[in-house]
Parts: sequence; C-alpha cells; structure tokens
Amino acid sequence: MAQYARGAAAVAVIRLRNPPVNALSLTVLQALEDGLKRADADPSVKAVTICGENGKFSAGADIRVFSSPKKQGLGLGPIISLIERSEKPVVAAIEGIALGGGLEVALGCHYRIAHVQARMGLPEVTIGLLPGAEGTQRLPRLIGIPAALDIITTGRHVPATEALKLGLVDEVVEENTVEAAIRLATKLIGQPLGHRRLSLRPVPRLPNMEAFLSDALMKVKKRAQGCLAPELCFQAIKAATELPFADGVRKERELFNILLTSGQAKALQYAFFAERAVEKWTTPNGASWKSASPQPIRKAAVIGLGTMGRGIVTSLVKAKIPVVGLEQDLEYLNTGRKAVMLLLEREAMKMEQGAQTLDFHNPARLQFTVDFDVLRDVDLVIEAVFENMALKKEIFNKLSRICKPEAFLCTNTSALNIDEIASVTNRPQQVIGTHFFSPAHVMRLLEIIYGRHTSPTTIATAMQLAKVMKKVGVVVGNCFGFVGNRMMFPYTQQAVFLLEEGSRPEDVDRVLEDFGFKIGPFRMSDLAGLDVGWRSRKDQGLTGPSLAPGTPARQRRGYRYSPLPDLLCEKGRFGQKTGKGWYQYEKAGGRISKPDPWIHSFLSEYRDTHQIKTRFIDQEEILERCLFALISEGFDILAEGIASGPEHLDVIYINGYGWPKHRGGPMFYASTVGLPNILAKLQKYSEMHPDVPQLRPSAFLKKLVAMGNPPLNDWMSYLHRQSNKL
Ligand SMILES: CC/C=C\C/C=C/C(=O)SCCNC(=O)CCNC(=O)[C@H](O)C(C)(C)COP(=O)(O)OP(=O)(O)OC[C@H]1O[C@@H](n2cnc3c(N)ncnc32)[C@H](O)[C@@H]1OP(=O)(O)O
Repeated sequence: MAQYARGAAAVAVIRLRNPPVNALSLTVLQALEDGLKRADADPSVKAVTICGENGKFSAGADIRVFSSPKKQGLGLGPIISLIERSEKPVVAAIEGIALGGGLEVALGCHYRIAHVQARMGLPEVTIGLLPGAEGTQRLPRLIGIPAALDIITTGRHVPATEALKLGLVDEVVEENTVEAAIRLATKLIGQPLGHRRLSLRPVPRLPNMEAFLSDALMKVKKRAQGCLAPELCFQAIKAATELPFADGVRKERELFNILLTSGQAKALQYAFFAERAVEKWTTPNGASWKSASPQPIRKAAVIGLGTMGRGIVTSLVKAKIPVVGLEQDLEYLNTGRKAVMLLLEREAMKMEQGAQTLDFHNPARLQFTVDFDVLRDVDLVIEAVFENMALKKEIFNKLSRICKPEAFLCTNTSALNIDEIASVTNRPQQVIGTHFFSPAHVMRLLEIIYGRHTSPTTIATAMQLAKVMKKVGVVVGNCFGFVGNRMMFPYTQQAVFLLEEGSRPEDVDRVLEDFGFKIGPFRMSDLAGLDVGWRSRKDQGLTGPSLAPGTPARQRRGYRYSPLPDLLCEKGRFGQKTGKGWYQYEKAGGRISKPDPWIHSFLSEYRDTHQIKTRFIDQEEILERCLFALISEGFDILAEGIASGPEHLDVIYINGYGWPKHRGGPMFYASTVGLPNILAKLQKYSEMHPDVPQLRPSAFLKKLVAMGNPPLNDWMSYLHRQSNKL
C-alpha cells in the first residue's frame, strides 16, 4: 500500500509501502492513485512528495504480477500521467533504489532528489521486458538518446552521482532526502511546471541520429545473443525519436505485450526468483539457512596461486577481506604475486570508473608467503592447488595441525570427494568444497559442496562468503563432479560421439551456440585445455599406461567410449594453449578459432579405421542428444538428493556454464519442451545407442511423465510419492 500524510503544512507525502523493496503491487498502485487524487482534491495541499518506506523508493513492478492472470490490470502508465499532469508540484525523494516502474514513477514527477547512496535504473530488460510505463518515452526526453539507450538496453544500476551528471536527478543530498524533498516542494509552490513535464519535451536531437541508431542497433544485437528484450527496448527508444509522445507510448505498449507473452520473459523471471530461492538452502538431513548462522570471516588464506587461486585472492580483496596468498616456493610465489597484482590493478581501474577504490597495497589487506605458520590466525582457508587427491590430503592434514580450531577449511575442487579430504583433518565438520569457476574473479557461480560431516554453520559461512564476494552460492551434495560437471559429462560425451558418427566440431558448436550457449563444447574444450580432462581420464584408468592391455579402443567397462580427445592430446593438441585442438588458432595462446582441415581428415580416417558408417546428423539430433542427456542426468541428481530443487541446477548452469539465461536453465527448458517429449526422444536415442547409459532416461523423469507432467514447482513433491505406474 502507500501511506498518505502531511510532511509540512502544505505538502502531502505519499510513502510507497510494500516490504522488503516496496514493489508496486496492484494494492500499492491503487493506494498511490488514491493518494494523488486525495492531494489533488484537498485545497490545503499545494505540493506533493513521493517517497518509499524504509529508505527504499521502489524496486518497480511486483515481478510476480507478470505471470499472474491479473497482469492486464497493472496500469502504471496512466498513474504516472496523473502525476505528471498534476497542477501541484510533485517531487520524488529517491532513497536506496528506484528501479523499473519505481524510476518511471519518479520520471513522472516534476523534480527528483536522490540520496547520494541511491541507485537508479530500468532493469526490465534483465527480466525479458522493457520499461512499459512510458519510461522508454520519458527517459530519452530527459537525458538524451545515447544515455537512455545505455541505461534501458543494459538494465544497469546508475549511482546517484552519475545520475546527477546525466540530468536524471535534479539534486543529490547526503542528508534526509524526504525532508529535502519536502523543502523543495514547498519552494516550488505556485511556480510554473510546464517545462518539467517530460512528455511535453522534445527528444534532444543528435546531428547524426540515423547513423547513431544503426550503429547502436548492431551493438545491442551483438550483446543480446538471441535474447529478444534488448532489441525491443531499442525499438521503443527509436520510436521516441520518430513519434509524438502519445504514439510512442502506444508503440511501447505494443512491444511490451510482445515481450510479456514471450517465453523469454517467463524464463528470465524464473531465473530471477531461482537465484533468490537458492539462497534459502536446505540439506536432506534437515539443516537449513533458517537455523544456521554464518561465522564472521575477518581474515582468509588461499593456498596455490595458479589460475584459480589468483582469481580467488582477487575476489577476496574486492570483498574487503584481508587475505594471505601461499605458494610452495619463492619462485611460484613471485609469479603468483605478480599475476594477482596485475589482476587487482585492472580491477581497480574498472572500479575507479564507478568512483570506487580498491585498497590492495596495504600488507594488512594482502600478504604473500611460503610459510604455513602465517595461517595460524586466519578464519578460513581456501585450498586451490591442482586436482590431485594425495596433494590435497597432505595440505589439509597440515592445515588441520596449524590453523586455529575454529578455522574453516575449504577446497576448490571440481570433482574430488569432499569426505575423503575431510577425513585427514581433525575437524571434518568445518571442511567444505568451494568450487569456483574460471576466471574466479569474474564468474558469479560458487558451487558449495557439503560432505557427510559438514556442519550447518560451515555451510552458512560459505554461503555468506559467496554473498560478500558478490557471487551466487549454490549448496549441493557430494558426488563425482558435483552438479555442474556431472551434468556436463553426458553433454560433452554426446558431442564427441556425434563427431564419431559424422559431425564436425564446428557443426556441433554452431548448433549449441545458436541455441544460446556463449561457447560450444569444442570451443570450450579448446579454451579450458584438453589436457585437463586427459589427466583426469588417466587418473581414472580410462586411458594411458594404466589401461589394461587388450581393452577395446571404443569401449570401457562394457560401455561406449570415444578415445578421440585422448588421441588429440597424444598429438600435443591441447587447444588454444598449443594453437591446435578441435580447431586451429593463429598461434599458441591464440583465441580465434578456425575449422581445421587436419581435424576433418583425422576424423574421416578414424571412422574408416573403426568402420563407423558416416551419416548426416541434423541440428535437431545434435541439440537433443547433447541437451537431453544433460537434463536426464539433472533428474538423477534431483532424485539422489544432491540438489534440493531444479532451480539449483538452473542457477548453476546459467552462472557457471554459459547456459542462455533467456532459456531459464536446463530444467526450466525441459519443462518448456515438455517432459513427455524429452522422455520419448531419450527413449529413441537410447534404443539407437544401447551401449550409452547416459541416453537412458532417468527413472525420476519417467516417474514425472507417468504422473502427468506436473509443473516444475511441483517436481520435488513427487520424489517420495509411491507410483504404481512405473
Ligand atoms: C504495464 C507496465 C508495467 C510496469 C512496468 C514496470 C516494470 C517493472 O518495474 S519490472 C521490475 C523491475 N525491477 C527489477 O527488476 C528489480 C528487481 N530487484 C532487484 O534487482 C533486487 O531485488 C534489488 C536491487 C531491488 C534488491 O536487491 P537485494 O537487496 O540483494 O535483495 P533481493 O534481491 O534478495 O530482494 C529482496 C526480496 O525482494 C524480492 N523482490 C525484489 N524486487 C522485486 C520485485 N520487483 N518484485 C517482486 N519481488 C521483488 C526478492 O525476490 C526478494 O524476495 P525474497 O526475500 O522472498 O527472496
């Protein structure tokens, strides 16, 4: 709702009130409209201030309304017009946040005052929409086309100081913003308002408007990667340059409705809530975010300053947590230190653009050592040495003797058994997996893996650490590959099998990149380095010297196996780092991939050697085999209780594996394709490839289909129900 009060003798204050972020629900909008009408009708009221409860203006429309049957009733535009038409001056007092419809309300006001800490933005594009309450028509009139395009098509939050420079707000204050707004409103009583009504202003012209817009459209499309909303945001802003206000608003509404009914908006809004849902973690034994409290981390240490360790140190410094970086000897330490300093300098430069500073030259904040004794007083250690169980166990055993008893011990691993690592310590309850993604200071995902003995406090502390590092922590159980890599395995396996059967790396990558992945599986493998998987397969005895003599080339443990990646590694083709992998590159370390005729003839020789009949594989089969195998593994993960809901898998895939957010994550995507369709296709492919267990549909998927394909929100409730249809 909204509270109506008197701020000064002649000033009415309308306070938006809907905790925690004053979202504009239908009730709030009704109360805002009532408040405006009341102020208008009261002759003793000469001016109005609009503000938000609890130091937050408003986070915009209540996103849940967009998927409810009442969405048609969300008539914010007419209320904003009512504000603008008011004969009494209306001042917005912006504290905290004014986002989406919240900022559109402020744009309807005649004046805007912001607190210096406030942030403003039109983030609708990030939930698959556009500012549909006349924002695409008012903002360009206020701050011009280039700035409006930037803000609307990226959805970024603009700090108050920048907003002042752009002319988005009239004043920035450090004092009580509402009081400042009331004072301004009092001063404005009786003054003319015509020029303050944005709908009456022309859009500032650019000398080269046409060229500017065509260049901007190209950039928007490139960034969008298949997402519809940025381009429709662009179209709405372009309309502001071509049409009178009222016609521009009509165009905006038309484009808004296209987006609102698009599957992409649903997927992006699902992703918004999924990200928040995973914060509320639970484990199968009943531990949960509700009852566990995080411990403060005043000082941390990172062991190993390779690629991952460097990024983790950088993330900790950025989170203002004092950190010690430790390496095995001075040579490695110096190389690691230089690399960390370079990363931090780059980060500091980026932060300076947003008027922020990064303090990393102070030894109290960042220290490097080869001496484990320095770790005596840290609250938390993140071990980030390479994936070798023996080495990790040696380090954890040492840490357990050196670190204070209450210190938490985290291992950055992408697959290894957390319980085995914890078993060599004197505090298995304080051992946890923290799987960072590379580059660790950029990627948002942090997979947090609890072991058999990990305490709820340890989980809560790791989650809190993720939050302060501005990462999305997702709590998962302990199994080989955890969630992300375990689901990735069948996906990349299918991609390689497709090469055996007739596809080329560029065919498979193109299909998955057209689907929306930032990078296809073969380009990804070249980027990560083929040698990483090769080492792991050698450790597992799947290839290399430990492979039993006489093992068939294309079979392991009775199932189909492709030695193709091993053969490439044996030829020194490790990907980008060696200039050759599934593609060729301009040089070792090069980044521009080109299809490689050598690979094409290598594949055809390989098929001849193994008497594989080559066939044409269409896009549908490529997509379905890769994605459905991954999804089926996801259902197994849910059934085993490794993750507590499909949102967890989706958040992991969107934030760690380049899954296109506008498709909502693999499990959401499965729900849109329809579980019966996925089951039928998996059954078909599994019959074609009986020696590939990863194509056999998960029992949980079968159960859900038998139960009538329930909506995603209900899936978990079917896990323990008895079904006689199976
Ligand atoms: C016909 C045309 C009509 C309208 C056009 C207008 C369209 C819009 O306004 S669309 C909405 C645009 N706004 C946004 O996209 C903002 C979304 N919110 C955020 O970015 C963040 O939540 C925040 C910056 C506002 C706050 O961040 P933080 O402090 O980290 O808190 P949380 O993100 O955890 O949020 C707390 C709590 O609030 C819920 N929530 C936030 N925003 C909305 C919202 N707009 N609608 C509904 N609910 C919202 C969020 O889910 C959290 O809920 P839980 O505590 O239950 O998890």
